[in-house]
Formats: sequence, structure tokens, C-alpha cells
Amino acid sequence: MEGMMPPFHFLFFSKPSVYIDQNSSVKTFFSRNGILILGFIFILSLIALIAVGLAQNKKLPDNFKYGIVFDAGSSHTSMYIYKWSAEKMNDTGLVYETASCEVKGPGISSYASNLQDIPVYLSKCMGKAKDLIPKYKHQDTPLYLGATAGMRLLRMENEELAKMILSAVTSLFNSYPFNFQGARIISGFEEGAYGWITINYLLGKLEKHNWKNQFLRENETQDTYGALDLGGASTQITFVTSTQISKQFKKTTQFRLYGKNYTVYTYSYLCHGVDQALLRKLALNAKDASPGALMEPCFHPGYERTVLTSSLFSSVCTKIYKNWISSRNLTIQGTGNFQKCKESITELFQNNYCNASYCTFDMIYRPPTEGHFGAFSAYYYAMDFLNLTSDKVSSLDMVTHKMEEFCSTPWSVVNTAFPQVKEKYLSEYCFSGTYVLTLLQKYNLTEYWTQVEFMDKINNKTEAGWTLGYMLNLTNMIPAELPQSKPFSHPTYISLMVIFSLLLAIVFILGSVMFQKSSYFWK
Ligand SMILES: Nc1ccn([C@@H]2O[C@H](COP(=O)(O)OP(=O)(O)OP(=O)(O)O)[C@@H](O)[C@H]2O)c(=O)n1
Ligand SMILES: [Ca+2]
Repeated sequence: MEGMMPPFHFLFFSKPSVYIDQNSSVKTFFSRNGILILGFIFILSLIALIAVGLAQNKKLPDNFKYGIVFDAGSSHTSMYIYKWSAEKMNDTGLVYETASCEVKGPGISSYASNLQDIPVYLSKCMGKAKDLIPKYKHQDTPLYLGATAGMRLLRMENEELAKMILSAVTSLFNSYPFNFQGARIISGFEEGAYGWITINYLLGKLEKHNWKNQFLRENETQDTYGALDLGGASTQITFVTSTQISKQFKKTTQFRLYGKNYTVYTYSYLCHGVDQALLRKLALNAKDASPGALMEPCFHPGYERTVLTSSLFSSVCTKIYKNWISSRNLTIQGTGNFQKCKESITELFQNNYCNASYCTFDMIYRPPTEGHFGAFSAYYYAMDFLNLTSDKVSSLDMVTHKMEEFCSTPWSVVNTAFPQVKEKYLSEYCFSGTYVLTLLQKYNLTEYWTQVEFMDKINNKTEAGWTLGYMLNLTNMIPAELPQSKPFSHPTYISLMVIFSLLLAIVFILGSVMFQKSSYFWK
């Protein structure tokens, strides 16, 4: 039938036009080959489109993963639930805290004599985890418990009791549907290193992309932050050092993360956490106290606390003072004097020394500190309460002035002004603030006050601490090498789709125009 389009397969399988009309043979030859080329482009475009679609746009709805970590500290236990996209698990900054739970009660080490209470102690937070994580994900959700300095101290005193606490936790957690990976006492070295990983991961210091979404190499990445963690029983300092450190000190570790090497110094000072430091200070001063009373410059004027002296010596950290006095009641009376408080805290640090190549206190080698530091846990609690976090305050003089003012404020005034703050915390902020300041001075970190950033939740979501780093490490979520170049971002994918669609439309339009012309020659 004249004028009708030939079927689609005709484009490729019709006889060569050169046999039909000898006069238009050359023109027809080109138009037929043009159609063939366009046909090829069409097929290639289609294949490319499908390939891009299959390779780059595999996004599945709600493909999230979860992980649960319990931080069993000396003063309290917290549970953190982390969440991340399963497709992007090797990227930095993508795992975040989706919920947390404060376990009611003291640190887990105080359950040594009442193991039967451990299920009640932990089950409320476990119930929260069960409710928050979708049921079908429970089996794939790793669950960890890491215990820190409180349990380290208990282990030094009585290893069997420490084991029994961990066994009680193990049998409880095994009865839950999660993928329980163990309850253990982590070392001070791990605690420091994982804290460093957490903050640098969350601050995006380990792996960087440029505006083209390409990974930046070695020296193009930003400097990492050092990590300062102040707990109740221990304190950790961790930072990247460029000082050549003799192997005999064994205080550094090598990390290879996202294709970059880091020489990280870390040390955990046991008995230098804020609670144990206060206990040591009180135990140390108790020997010189007049019978029944101890004047304490780190407590507010008018504050009183009565303790049994034996309770001051019950910790491993204060045992050395035990022989000095027999047990009796001791009333501690605040005098609220920042300078005297600072002097007495300084006595807790022995042999402080720092030169160009090394620093030390308590005979522990430490290379000179470098770069910026993120300070969390009790560093943050104290400085945040005192309104002294670095964006609000610019110099050490300001901090000193504020501390002098706060410590000398009568307890009745402080207590009335902050009725919502727990009495234990409130009565000790003069001590803990002064302790923070003294510790930072011992680390030589107060010269440039803004070198230290006090941090709580990073990106307003995830708490700074060792738990996230611990989970990232145990789930192999931080690769040693850089991941292969990133797949297309969503906008790039959409742009490619548009370009290929336009190309296809042009191919079709040109194809049909050329086909009409060539069929004119066949007539
Ligand atoms: N809002 C808060 C919370 C806690 N604290 C105090 O901060 C100290 C350290 O708390 P934390 O960092 O939770 O210590 P733990 O993790 O329990 O101890 P460690 O890491 O040494 O095992 C404790 O003295 C606690 O009383 C505080 O002053 N204000
Ligand atoms: Ca802690």
C-alpha cells in the first residue's frame, strides 16, 4: 500500500536500495546507513540506560540497620541505639544515634553483692530497644556491653566478682532476640582509641569528599581532633602525634582508616576520673583533719556532708591511705575557695613535667599535645553547667574568674537557684570544674583556651564517647582503604536519565524523518 510506513524490522532488514533505483543509489545508500547508525545509537542508549538504572539506583525502601551498645561506666550505665543505611555503611558520618536510655541506678560494679538485681537493672532499657527496633530486624541487630573503669577497679580487687557480673549480663542478654556479641571489660587503651574514632568519624575528619563527590587523598584531609574523656573513675587522652615515640613506651597505636595512616597516642589514667579524684583528695586530707571535721575548699560555704572515713578508703584508688586513721564519722564542711581547691587538686598529680619532646605526670610518658581537642563526658557536664564551653568563653582568665565566683557562692544560694539539678552533681561542680581546669593545665592545653571544644552530642544527634567507635570497629564499618569511587549521586543519575531520554527522542525523530525520505526513494 502506497505511503504506508514499512514495519519496524524493515529499517534493518530491507533489501539495499541500490537495486531499486540506480539514479538515487548514492543518496539512498547514505540514508540507509544513517538509519542503521541511528538504530545502533538507539540500542546503545537503551543498554546504557538500563545499565545505569541497574547499577546506580538500587535504593531499597527502609533498608536500615541497627546496633545496640551498653556503656557500663563506673557511675552509671547508658544504652545507645545506632542506626545506618545498609547501602552506605562504609561512608563516614552516616551512622547516628537514634535513641538512648539511662539505666536507673549506680554503676554496674556496685551490683557485685546483689547479682539477682541485674535483670531488673537492665531490662527497662532492653525493653525500649525491643520497642524501637522493628521486630524483623532484631536478629540482625548486634548487641554489646562494654564496661569501663568501675569494673576495672572491681577486677583488681576481686576478679571473680567482676566475672560474675558479666555472666549475669550474658545470661540476661542471651534471652533477648538480638544478636548478642558479648559483655566485657574494655581496656583503657580501647576506651581512649574508640572515643577518638567516634568524634573524628562524626566530625567527618577521617574521610572527605570534594564538591565532585570524589574522595580526597592523604594530605588533603582535615586534621583530626584529639579526644579527652573524663569519667567517674578514669580519664583518657588520645591524639595524633608527630613526635617520634620510642617503642618502649607502647602508648601509641597505628590506625589505617579510609586509606590514611594515623599514629595515635592514647593513655587512660585510672583513679583520675572525677569521682575517684575527689575520693583521693578527701582521703588524703582526712589524715590532717581535726577530729570529726574536714574543711574543704572545693565545696561551697555552708555545704556539709558527713561520711564514714572507712568509705573514703574502700576504693582501690585510696587503699594506700588506709592505715593512717581508724574509721570514724567525718563532717566535711565547704569553705568555697577556688585557689585553695586548685592547690589541693594539684597535689593529686605527681611529677608534672613538660618540655619540647615529652610531658608527664604520675610518671606516664606523653608526647606534647598537638591540634584541637574535643572534650566530653564530665569535661562537658561541668563546663556546660558553668556556662564555660568554648564558644561562650575566650580566655583562661575569664574561666578562672567565673570559677572563683561560683565556688565562693554560698550553698544555700546555689541550691535554691538550681532545684532541678541532682544534689550530688550540683554540690560537686565547683570541684569538677576546678578539676577539669587543673587536668587541662597538666596536659598543657590551657595556653590557648579555644584549642579545646567541649562537646556533648555531635551534629545534635550522637553523643561523643567510646561506644560508637567500638561498634564501628566490631562491625568492620571503617575500611582500611578508600572505598571505590562513589556511585552517581541522585541528581547526577536524574541528569543522566534526562540526557539519555532526550537522546532517544532525537534518535527517533531523526530516524523517522530519514526513513520517510528513504521510502520516497523506494517508490
Ligand atoms: N549531668 C551530669 C552527669 C554526670 N555527672 C558526673 O560526671 C562524672 C562522670 O560521669 P560519666 O562520664 O558518666 O562517668 P562513667 O562513664 O560512669 O565513668 P567511667 O568512664 O570512669 O567508667 C560523674 O561523677 C557524674 O556524677 C555530672 O556531673 N553531671
Ligand atoms: Ca565513661
